[in-house]
Amino acid sequence: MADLGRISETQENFSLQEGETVSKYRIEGLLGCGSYGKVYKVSDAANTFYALKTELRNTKVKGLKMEVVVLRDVRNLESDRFCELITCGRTKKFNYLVMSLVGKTIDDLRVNNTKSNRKLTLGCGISVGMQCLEAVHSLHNALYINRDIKPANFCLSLQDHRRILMIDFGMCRKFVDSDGNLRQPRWSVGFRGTLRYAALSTHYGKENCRKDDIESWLYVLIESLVGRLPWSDSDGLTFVSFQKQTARTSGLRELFSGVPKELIHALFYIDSLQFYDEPDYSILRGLLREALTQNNLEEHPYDWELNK
Ligand SMILES: Nc1ncnc2c1ncn2[C@@H]1O[C@H](COP(=O)(O)OP(=O)(O)OP(=O)(O)O)[C@@H](O)[C@H]1O
Repeated sequence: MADLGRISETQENFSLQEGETVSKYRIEGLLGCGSYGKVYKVSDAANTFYALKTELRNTKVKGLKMEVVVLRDVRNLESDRFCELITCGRTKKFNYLVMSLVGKTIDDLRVNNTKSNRKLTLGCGISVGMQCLEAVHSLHNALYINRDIKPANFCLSLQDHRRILMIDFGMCRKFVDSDGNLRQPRWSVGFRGTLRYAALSTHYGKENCRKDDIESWLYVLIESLVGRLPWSDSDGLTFVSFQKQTARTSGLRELFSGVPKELIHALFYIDSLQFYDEPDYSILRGLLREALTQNNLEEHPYDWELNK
C-alpha cells in the first residue's frame, strides 16, 4: 500500500487557495498552469491586482530564476513589450515572482474569434505579427534568445487593447558570454520548446540562436492567419521535422495558402541566416508592411475590438 505521507509535493498537486497570502499578496484565484508552475491572480492592500508565478523549490527543471533575471534586464531597455517585475522571493516550499497582470493570449484571441474561425483577419494578424516581432527583437536586444516562441506567450496588455506583450522567459538563454562575445554552440542539445513552433535546428539537436526564434515567430504568424499549420495534427519529432522541411519545397503552396506572398520571402530570408547572424528585423518588418499595402489591408480595428 502506498505511504501517502511520503508522497512528495509536485507542481501538479501543489496549489495555493483563495485567501492565502504570500508576503503581502492575497491569492484571488488561479490564472493558469504552466509546465514550471502555477500562476495566480493576487491583490495587495491597495487592491491592485498582479500575477504571482510559483515554482516549487524541489522541482528539477527550474525556469523562475531565469525569468526574474530576464525581466530585470529588459527593464533597462525601456521597452513596452514586457510586463513589469514587481518583486520576487521564496517561502519554505516555493519560489515566486510577482509581475503586472496581462490579458488574453493570442492563442485565446485566435481560437475565440467569432468573426474569422480560429484565425485572425489578415490585417489584424499581420499587425499583431509585427508587434510580436518587435517583442522578440527587444528580447534579443537584451541579449537573450527565447527558445519557446509560441502564441500562448504573447498577450494583450490590459492597459492598451492594441498592445501585445511577451511573457514567459523560463526557457531563455543568454547568447553572449560575460565579455560580450557571442557564445559558441554546444555540440548537441536536447529538444526544448514546443514541437509545433520549434525551428528546424531544434529538431536537429542544434544550439538555438536568434534566427531560430524568428523562424518560430513566422510559424506563429502563419498559424494565426490560416488557423493551422500543415503539421498541426502531427506527432513525433522526426515526422514534424520532415513536414517542416517539405514545407520549404513541394509543400510551399500548402504552408502559404491564404497568406500574402511576402511571407514566403520572409521564410527564405530567415533560412538564409547563419548561427551567429543578427537578423535584420527591418527586412521582416518591411515585408509585413508590404503585405499590408499590396493587399489594401487595414491594421485596425483589431478583431477583438469588433467582437466586443
Ligand atoms: N503576467 C500574467 N498575467 C496574467 N496571466 C499570466 C501572466 N503570466 C502568466 N499568465 C498565465 O499563466 C499561465 C502559465 O504561465 P506561463 O506560460 O508563464 O507558465 P510556464 O510554466 O512558463 O508555462 P509553459 O508551460 O507555457 O512554459 C498562462 O496561461 C498565462 O496566460
